[in-house]
Amino acid sequence: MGVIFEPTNNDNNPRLLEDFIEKAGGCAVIDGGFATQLELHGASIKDPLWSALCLINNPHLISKVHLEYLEAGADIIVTSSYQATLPGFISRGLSLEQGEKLLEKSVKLATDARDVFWESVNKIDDHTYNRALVAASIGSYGAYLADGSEYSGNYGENVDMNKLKDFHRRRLQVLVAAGPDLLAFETIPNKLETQAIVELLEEENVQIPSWICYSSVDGVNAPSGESFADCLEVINTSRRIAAVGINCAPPQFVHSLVQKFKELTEKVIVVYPNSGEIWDGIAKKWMPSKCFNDDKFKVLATRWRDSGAKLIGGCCRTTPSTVRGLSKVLKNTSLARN
Ligand SMILES: C[S+](C)CC[C@H](N)C(=O)O
Ligand SMILES: N[C@@H](CCS)C(=O)O
Ligand SMILES: [Zn+2]
Repeated sequence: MGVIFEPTNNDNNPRLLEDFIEKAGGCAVIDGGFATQLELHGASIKDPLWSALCLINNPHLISKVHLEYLEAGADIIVTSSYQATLPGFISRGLSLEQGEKLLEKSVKLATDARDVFWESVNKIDDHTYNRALVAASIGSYGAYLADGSEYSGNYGENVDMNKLKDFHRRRLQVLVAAGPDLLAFETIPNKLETQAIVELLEEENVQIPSWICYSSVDGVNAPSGESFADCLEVINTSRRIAAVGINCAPPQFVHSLVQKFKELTEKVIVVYPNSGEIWDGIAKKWMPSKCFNDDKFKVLATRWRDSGAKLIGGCCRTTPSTVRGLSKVLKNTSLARN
């Protein structure tokens, strides 16, 4: 009997992201703060697992938040796996198998929400939605440490390339096998972790496109103080990385960083900053700072698009209302979709 070939999202299409952006009219919208929205619905995530705690305690809320962002116009939704790690789950008394099931579940909750939403909007004539892509979130090693080090990049002397590869390997394998469309490496703070991810994608022969996003605390460099020129030099060697950019940094940094990244790479530029508040990793709370409301965010976002960013969304402390605004200003809804 012959093998039946069924195309899946995991088939090697190196241009999947570029084609998607083109179909979306030149700029696609990513969702907003995932954990923020969970908290707005009453989830308590002051915990080393942060939003991943909801994979154990509150999966229905995860589905609800995905649907809210889809309804707001997100073209890409990011899974709840940012701080979902196997060592993190094991330290809570779960088995390896249970941890792996939770990682799979993070992808399934998102793909199911996407499919349910898509089926329901397709019953409406003249809707302006795109069938969304699902990006599996892979938070940095610093996110797992839960001590704010995704904003410092300071992992200490004992953390070398092999340790970072070991940390990322099994989660990456499980998430890829669960069938997302993309991988989203988030809040990467330094060059060492960039190199580890690039090598791992190669070693694991990952066929779906990835994006890598950096945080930034000075608006100029990666949090470690290393230059983005150094980090992007590593990224540019990888055909498996389709997009590179910034997430969870203050909005006022983004315009000049998009301009800088445009000079450093030909890859798609992706930006989804936070609201401008600053995370206190020890107290585990957001500290007031120069905070951008949805209207200011919309105005800035058109500048980011005009300077070359093609994937734009929000990160922590932004909400579906932010994404609704982005969707309105960034997408040409007069274009026929799909
Ligand atoms: C993007 S930060 C706000 C995520 C939470 C952090 N890794 C912590 O656990 O403290
Ligand atoms: N995707 C994650 C990023 C945190 S920086 C979230 O939105 O919670
Ligand atoms: Zn964030």
